[in-house]
Amino acid sequence: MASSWSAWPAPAKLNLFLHVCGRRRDGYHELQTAFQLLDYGDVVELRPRRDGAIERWAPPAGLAADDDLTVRAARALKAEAGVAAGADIRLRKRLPAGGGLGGGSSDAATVLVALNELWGVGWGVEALAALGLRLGADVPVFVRGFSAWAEGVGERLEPLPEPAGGWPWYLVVDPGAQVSTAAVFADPELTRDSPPLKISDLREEGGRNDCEAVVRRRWPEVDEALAWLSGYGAARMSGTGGCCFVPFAEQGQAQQALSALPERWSGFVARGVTHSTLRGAAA
Ligand SMILES: C[C@@](CO)(OP(=O)(O)O)[C@H](O)COP(=O)(O)OP(=O)(O)OC[C@H]1O[C@@H](n2ccc(N)nc2=O)[C@H](O)[C@@H]1O
Ligand SMILES: Nc1ncnc2c1ncn2[C@@H]1O[C@H](COP(=O)(O)OP(=O)(O)O)[C@@H](O)[C@H]1O
Repeated sequence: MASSWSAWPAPAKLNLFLHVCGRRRDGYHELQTAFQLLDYGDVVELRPRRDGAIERWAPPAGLAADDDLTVRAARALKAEAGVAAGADIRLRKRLPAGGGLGGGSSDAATVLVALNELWGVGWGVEALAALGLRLGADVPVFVRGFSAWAEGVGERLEPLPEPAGGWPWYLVVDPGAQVSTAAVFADPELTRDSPPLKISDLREEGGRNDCEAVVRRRWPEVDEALAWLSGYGAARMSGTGGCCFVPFAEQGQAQQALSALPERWSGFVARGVTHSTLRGAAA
């Protein structure tokens, strides 16, 4: 068995819009959204182990192993596929945790796809996506690895066609707000009855993020970031926040806006992609 490290990309996503269409009996909300994958994200380094242990190297501060989605993904695949081997996991974190960019979910998906190969499990993408859904609603889109329209809790996916002029460049801003997804979905003022639309309608309508009003009210720094970004175009929040973004046709325009970003926030420029950078890395 190979015992050297290999590096695997874990790209970010943006929710180009997010409609909350209802609530299921289990309390989860039915959504309609468009997941735009980006060419920017975390990197997960993995090294198979013979002794069966799942070990982290230099883990993110404050994230216990039992809560870490990379560890949970590795343990889940090991248990479900009956694998004897283990793995060392080293995460190079670039995406803000809990920022609405799906970093933790993408890390988990990358671990599933990579260990499926490194351990020689041989599962297909369907089985990996189903296992991923048990770890989080956003894991399947990263396992499948294409920008997508999504319904349900985000597990029913259909490819998002590339626009005629190519994918935009995005300026993504992290205003530093620690927004709890559970708190947003529990807020009594959340719009949770958006009429379900056909994907063809959504293409024309553009869509909005139903979580934005709640988050802007409770996290003023998100409100400020959206107001600042609106000076450049149609700014939106991603997921349940707090990261926000605005699209640009040209990379240079996005970089210029980034250079004007108020110092109290951080940000990056990335391009939308049709297929996840993980696809090229996996065999
Ligand atoms: C809404 C999205 C859009 O991408 O937001 P972000 O997390 O990316 O911001 C995701 O689907 C989030 O999915 P996921 O990452 O699995 O959510 P979790 O943090 O596990 O959810 C925390 C809690 O939020 C509520 N929740 C979450 C998702 C959903 N569709 N309906 C809900 O009601 C549930 O109470 C759940 O226990
Ligand atoms: N490897 C990980 N990286 C980031 N967050 C993680 C990881 N493992 C577990 N988490 C937990 O998952 C939560 C959601 O993380 P993330 O997917 O980055 O954000 P979001 O769901 O807002 O897009 C974090 O608040 C964190 O507590």
